[in-house]
Amino acid sequence: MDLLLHVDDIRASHDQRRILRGVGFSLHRGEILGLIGTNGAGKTTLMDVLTGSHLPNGGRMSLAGENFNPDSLEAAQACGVGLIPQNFRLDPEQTVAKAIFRRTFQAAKPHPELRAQAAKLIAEVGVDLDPDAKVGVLVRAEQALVEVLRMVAEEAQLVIMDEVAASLPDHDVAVLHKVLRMLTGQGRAIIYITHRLDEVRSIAHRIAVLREGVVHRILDASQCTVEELALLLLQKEPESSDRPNGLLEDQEVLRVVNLSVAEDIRDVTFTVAKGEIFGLVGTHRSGTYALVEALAGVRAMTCGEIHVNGEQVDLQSETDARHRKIGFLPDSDHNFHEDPSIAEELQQGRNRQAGASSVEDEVSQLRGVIDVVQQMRIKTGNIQGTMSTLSGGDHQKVRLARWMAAECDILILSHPSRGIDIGAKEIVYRMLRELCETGVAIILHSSDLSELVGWCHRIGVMRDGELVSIEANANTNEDVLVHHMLGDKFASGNSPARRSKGVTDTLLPG
Ligand SMILES: Nc1ncnc2c1ncn2[C@@H]1O[C@H](COP(=O)(O)OP(=O)(O)OP(=O)(O)O)[C@@H](O)[C@H]1O
Repeated sequence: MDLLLHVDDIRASHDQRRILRGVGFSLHRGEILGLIGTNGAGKTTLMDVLTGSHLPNGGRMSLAGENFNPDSLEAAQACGVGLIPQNFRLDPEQTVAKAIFRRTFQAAKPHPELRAQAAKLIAEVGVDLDPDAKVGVLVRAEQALVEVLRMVAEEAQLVIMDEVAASLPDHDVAVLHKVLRMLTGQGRAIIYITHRLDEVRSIAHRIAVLREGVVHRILDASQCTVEELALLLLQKEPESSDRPNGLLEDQEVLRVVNLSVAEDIRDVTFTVAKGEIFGLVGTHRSGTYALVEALAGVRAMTCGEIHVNGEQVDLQSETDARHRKIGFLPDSDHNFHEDPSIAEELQQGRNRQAGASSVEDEVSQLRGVIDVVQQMRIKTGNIQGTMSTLSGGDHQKVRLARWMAAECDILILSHPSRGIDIGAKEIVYRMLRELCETGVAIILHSSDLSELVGWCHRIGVMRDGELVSIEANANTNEDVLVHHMLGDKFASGNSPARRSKGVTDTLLPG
């Protein structure tokens, strides 16, 4: 194969902490290299070096046989290296056409011309996107496709994808993979970062394991197992935990009766018991997120009733929900401009409940912060450092830990394990179980079916705005959930989810 990128002995630091200690690997045209590593291992830092956003302390890189030392994203882009970051930086007001061609030399062209070019590109790649749609109304999977099309528009030879599939349901991942295979068929190369070990096996040709600042191993994806990858990452066998079955108590904490929210959900009725983990799943626009937002006071309900601990409540705002001891971890934070310290963020949940009134309180709260940082293996040299100094996964752990400490009766978590590594997932699950044992009711909104089946006592499935089934853990599995999510489409055998199983199981790249 034709060598595209060669990386040798790359070293890089953040705040004098050595993160990369001599990374080396190479990549060929038409190849997908999976990159895995625990949270804070340095994957994003390495990609920042490759895209000119972080200058290395040493080492050499060559691209297509030439020395490659980008010092900005633009410089990397000019050499044909493009990045799709963990959090897409999309302007919600832009149209799909504009978003695809942004920052390319074509961006200044009149809109009708851009629109026509975008429509052509969308048809060539074979995805379902409206060039006139505003990016803000697209679901995450569609936004991911916009970003991939941007790479084609930029004529990137090397595409770096940093956890783009995190929290995407399996059928969307299959569509994304199909597009990526098309790109590599055109001779482009891809570096693909993910924490999903089954996914990396199905999409990559080779898998590089980043550990302790170096590429510890590079494996042939078709020759390794998920267990082998997990062992390389964790340096121990993953813990096996029992699926939850019976509840310790059957005392009802939440009762939702005939709840409707605008056009998004209709007549939803269910209860959640003390100490229960209640899962919620559905395809895009099935109404799951509207439901959790209504329960968290973020969205107004249009009719129906919500009862908390036997009392009917009127949740007009998040403050009302907090007052009723309902906590909510949303999909993403909206306060982009704030960058609190790690300690402040972790203390926030506690302060709202208890208030730190004395020096002793403050000391014990700081001790609590250190305990959480150690327990969740958050990699930081300084708990007074800002949240932006954390890796993506460690950032998510802090957001989650803050709510776990917030002394809620009902905790609503949307995609809590997004971006966190498999070792941290085990820890999170253990912590959720401990919370349940203290009587907290948890609503877990997720698109990860194996996580739902592994963690939840019962799982509510939504389709087209309705709650179509509530499955007890003992009676369900991933196929049953997909069946309820898709309804008739599943029965026809034409469902993307069914196809995705075929795609991911059989189309290992050769
Ligand atoms: N801006 C920054 N300032 C200081 N330290 C940073 C900064 N960005 C990252 N770090 C540190 O560098 C280390 C590596 O972070 P990086 O984001 O590269 O990890 P990662 O492997 O991508 O992790 P994840 O899987 O969680 O996304 C982390 O310990 C992080 O705290």
